[in-house]
Amino acid sequence: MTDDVLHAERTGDVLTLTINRPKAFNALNAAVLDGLADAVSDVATSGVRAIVVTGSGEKAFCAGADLKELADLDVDQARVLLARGQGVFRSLERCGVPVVAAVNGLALGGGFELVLSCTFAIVSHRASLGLPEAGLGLIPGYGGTQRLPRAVGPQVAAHVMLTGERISADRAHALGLAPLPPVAPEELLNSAHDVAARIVSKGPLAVRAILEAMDRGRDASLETGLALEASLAVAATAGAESTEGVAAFLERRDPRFPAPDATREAR
Ligand SMILES: CCCCCCCCCCCCC/C=C/C(=O)SCCNC(=O)CCNC(=O)[C@H](O)C(C)(C)COP(=O)(O)OP(=O)(O)OC[C@H]1O[C@@H](n2cnc3c(N)ncnc32)[C@H](O)[C@@H]1OP(=O)(O)O
Repeated sequence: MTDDVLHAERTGDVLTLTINRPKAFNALNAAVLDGLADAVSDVATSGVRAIVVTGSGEKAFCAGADLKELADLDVDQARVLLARGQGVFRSLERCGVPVVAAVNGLALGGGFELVLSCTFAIVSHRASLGLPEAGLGLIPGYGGTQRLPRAVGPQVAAHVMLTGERISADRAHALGLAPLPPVAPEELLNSAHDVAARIVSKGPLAVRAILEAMDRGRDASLETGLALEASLAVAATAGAESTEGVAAFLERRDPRFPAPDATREAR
């Protein structure tokens, strides 16, 4: 893990990743992307049940791709970087555990695209989201043109990308980019960890199956999505996790869900 630019801290089942380039407004360079990729590749074996991603300092979550790094790229290098960024964000989206973006400030360009590839965002009052690429003669290249229209609808997405206008924390909540109202900056990480802890208390395979159903069903027909949901739901009912969950309810106690590997072996 490239700890200097992406700080990783494990607290129980929750991994907190902090983009740590405050002098560059936490801009995404290749090393940060590598750190995110490392964190995702470790999820399957590390026992991590939720990830929180945030930015260091009070000004920025992430100000986007590192423009100083971009300025030196030729077309082939740009193609490689684009593929790298899209691949890392897609792997984050499909890592099997919830990824909570704790948006502590500016989330611009690739920074906003990182937020969009997370499961959901918790925003502080300082959060401000934007896609300024068109003003640079670029376009959002880490998924923004695809995820933002799916998140807020094509008209709002087009307005954001074509004007570069930023979305305030309150508007992000109103648009559904953040499920909860903005929180005080000093409460942001606590709020993100509270949400992560609530999810970690649920059945890990059920959480993974819900994320999979949503991801694979996103662009499917309703019929296909319902069939996918049914197959995942049957798998959940056949597993040790649901046996424990239902038994705990009937015995009026908190469930003690088996670790995912144990559950998988029991199935
Ligand atoms: C010829 C180019 C070809 C390029 C081909 C590349 C193709 C491959 C693309 C791959 C990526 C595609 C997907 C993502 C795209 C993007 O994210 S594009 C970038 C989008 N982000 C921005 O446009 C934000 C840029 N920054 C700003 O607008 C401002 O800096 C700010 C964040 C609003 C802060 O303003 P202010 O408070 O006035 O501080 P500044 O003086 O501007 O900045 C302070 C220092 O921080 C550095 N910095 C800020 N943002 C970045 C950044 N994104 N990359 C690198 N560095 C950044 C800034 O340079 C200052 O540094 P110093 O001058 O050294 O102090």
